[in-house]
Amino acid sequence: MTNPIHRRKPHLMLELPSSFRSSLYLSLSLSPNPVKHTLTHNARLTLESYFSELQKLSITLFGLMAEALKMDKIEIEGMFEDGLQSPEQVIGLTPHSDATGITILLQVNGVKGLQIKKDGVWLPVKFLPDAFVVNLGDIMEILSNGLYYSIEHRATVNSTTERISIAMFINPKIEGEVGPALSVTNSKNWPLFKRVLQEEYSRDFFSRKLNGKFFLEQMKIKAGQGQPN
Ligand SMILES: O=C(O)CCC(=O)C(=O)O
Ligand SMILES: [Fe+2]
Repeated sequence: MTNPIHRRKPHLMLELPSSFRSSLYLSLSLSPNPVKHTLTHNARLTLESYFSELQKLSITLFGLMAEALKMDKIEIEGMFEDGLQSPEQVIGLTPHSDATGITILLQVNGVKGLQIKKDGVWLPVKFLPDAFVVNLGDIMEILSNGLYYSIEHRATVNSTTERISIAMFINPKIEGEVGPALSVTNSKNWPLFKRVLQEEYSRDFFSRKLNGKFFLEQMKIKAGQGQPN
């Protein structure tokens, strides 16, 4: 989703009949992109300024999280700098956590449907008017070495009311690495997750079906394998 189109495998995520769910993937920073040519000039400018504002918002959010986690702000910003961005329209999604740093969601037409799993129970998300919903993704759980949890969520559909949600996925730059931040790990606080290239991480993620937090589990270092960064 946050990767060049040729690396994406959105068909792996389809769990519902296509009449119930449609997706539009856009990548504003990469070419070739078959979708962007279908946008009018004005629509493209509007989307570009929308996502550029969201990129600024995500830097602010990362700064606040770095402060809360006592993490080096430069380390986290450096990881996401130039991270590829893409909006997505989704109707209906199976339970999963996002493979992102954070995901910024806008519920366009106010139709409810997003649910999060808390203590094993699915709860509907109530949206404040004029507010975004920010989901913590798996990369934030890895980066914080488990101090933050990525949220498992799903989106429900119904056959009468269309629901439109636009998601912006904030990911590390493709040539970077995914792993616990050096500033939160040491010989007393060993890394709980493996360190891999972002390219490898996203390739593996997109080669599987969305399935709860299963992919994050694969990133955990098994007993006896852990060592300080
Ligand atoms: O439909 C939504 O609001 C959530 C979409 C979502 O979870 C995703 O695209 O990863
Ligand atoms: Fe998601």
